[in-house]
Amino acid sequence: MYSLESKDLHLYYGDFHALKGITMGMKKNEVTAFIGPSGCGKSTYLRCFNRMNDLIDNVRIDGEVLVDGVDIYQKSILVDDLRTHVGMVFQKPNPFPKSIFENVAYGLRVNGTKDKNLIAERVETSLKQAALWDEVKDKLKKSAFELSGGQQQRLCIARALAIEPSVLLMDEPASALDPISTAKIEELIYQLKENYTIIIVTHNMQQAGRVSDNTAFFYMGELVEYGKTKNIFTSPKDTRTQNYVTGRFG
Ligand SMILES: Nc1ncnc2c1ncn2[C@@H]1O[C@H](COP(=O)(O)OP(=O)(O)OP(=O)(O)O)[C@@H](O)[C@H]1O
Repeated sequence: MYSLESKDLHLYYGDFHALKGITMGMKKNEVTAFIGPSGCGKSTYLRCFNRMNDLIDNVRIDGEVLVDGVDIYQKSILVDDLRTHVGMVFQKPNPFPKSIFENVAYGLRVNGTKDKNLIAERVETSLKQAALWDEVKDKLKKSAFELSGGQQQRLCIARALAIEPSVLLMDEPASALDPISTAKIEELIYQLKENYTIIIVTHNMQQAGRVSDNTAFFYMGELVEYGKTKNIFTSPKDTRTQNYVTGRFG
């Protein structure tokens, strides 16, 4: 069974047909990169998996989106529960105006965890997983805004990990970061895949090549080609994919 799957998924923003019949599945413990020119629908598709598009007016969806085999758009689904299962990291780091500790503890508190030791333990583990612990362990009470951009992004990853999701959606998580922070995030993705299903939207072909097992190329709302990253980059079947991965457009 796939961890994430969509079947003939169409999404409309008002009259605009943004996703055109996307059918694909992603397995646990694999990293999938979404690539394609700006506006092709990568973020829109990503957001379908934790129903972030629900927050946008005039959105209509046809088709099915399944997480661990469950149709997440059926009425009985509680969106808050879904989002504890499917975490998300955004392009720009978006820490809360709280301390470093409280940023990571936030989701646990919202979920009703009261045990202080458990919270402290989970905060430490998540910060370690996000490769940030050594840099912040002596200043957990300081504001998250005192961290650098790269540190803030790793803090947001720690915040997403603290509630122990099984899926991590990453929308260009390193696009605002310097090469050293980017390398840390990529290393992290590599380690996290042991336990997670990960999707990463990226404009950086080298990055897709480095971190992903599979790559999906989107163009104008369609899934053009999907397969092993090595094959997509070295022997794409569709000329549009070939033109894109060789830098001829996009
Ligand atoms: N809230 C919205 N309302 C209306 N149209 C939208 C909305 N969000 C996105 N779109 C449109 O849907 C299409 C797909 O957008 P999306 O952000 O998914 O593309 P993308 O491939 O992630 O682009 P980028 O690489 O630039 O982030 C675009 O044409 C965009 O203008």
